Amino acid sequence: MSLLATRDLTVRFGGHVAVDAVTCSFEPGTLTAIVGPNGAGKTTYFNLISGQLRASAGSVTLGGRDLSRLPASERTRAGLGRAFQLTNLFPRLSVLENVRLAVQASREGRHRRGLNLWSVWSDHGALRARADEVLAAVALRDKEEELVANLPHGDQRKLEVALLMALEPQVFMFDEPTAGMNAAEAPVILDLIRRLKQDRSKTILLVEHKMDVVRELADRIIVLHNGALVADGKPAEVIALPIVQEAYLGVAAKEAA
Ligand SMILES: Nc1ncnc2c1ncn2[C@@H]1O[C@H](COP(=O)(O)OP(=O)(O)OP(=O)(O)O)[C@@H](O)[C@H]1O
Repeated sequence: MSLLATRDLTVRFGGHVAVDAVTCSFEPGTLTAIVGPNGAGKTTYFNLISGQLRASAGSVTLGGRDLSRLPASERTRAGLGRAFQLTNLFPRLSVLENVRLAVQASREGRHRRGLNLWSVWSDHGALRARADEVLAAVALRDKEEELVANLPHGDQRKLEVALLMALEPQVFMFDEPTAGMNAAEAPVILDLIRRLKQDRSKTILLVEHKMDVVRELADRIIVLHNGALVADGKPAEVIALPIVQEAYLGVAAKEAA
């Protein structure tokens, strides 16, 4: 069964249709790259799936459940994971504290229960262990005591990914995860996505401008253009399309007009 699906998903801003009746489904065990020219609607499509934006029409379903009317927080609880915007986090808390809160939120979401001091106490070690694991995965353990507000940009982006991992979602949504990272930082994140791919139960969506990254990681590529889904297929076939060549490699293409 396909895990995540959008059907005729549409959003209009005034007269402008930013996402235009996109019908597409995403299977577990597959990394789908979403590509297209600037302004094509990629981030807006993500916003509609994650619930940051309410659709004008169409639906979003996860495992057959209709999420279309749910706010972003409920969709996260249902299993849709998107990298946090750090502005929504706790800049005056340390890196470790932020990750520990995310681990805790995800575990409480799964096993809701009343206040039980014994379990709070015995969970403490498990939470710490999981937080350490997540921080190690993004190479941030040596910065765990730093205040988030003081982190350089590349480390903040790593922390976004760490928090996403801590939630253990079924669907991972990455929107240009290495943007603004230096040459040493980007491979840490790409390696982590590579490892996530090995877990065949996870569905991964990646908006990415760097074609070398797309070529290496994607099992499938979909192309958005003027908000509409215009291509969907295996990476080699899709990359060869004139519209992709035009958008990413600067090759003139009549089809892009
Ligand atoms: N909240 C909004 N209000 C009005 N227009 C919007 C809003 N959000 C996005 N748009 C418009 O929708 C279109 C799609 O934008 P979007 O950011 O999704 O494109 P994108 O493919 O992610 O582009 P890029 O690759 O440059 O990030 C653009 O024309 C953008 O200006």
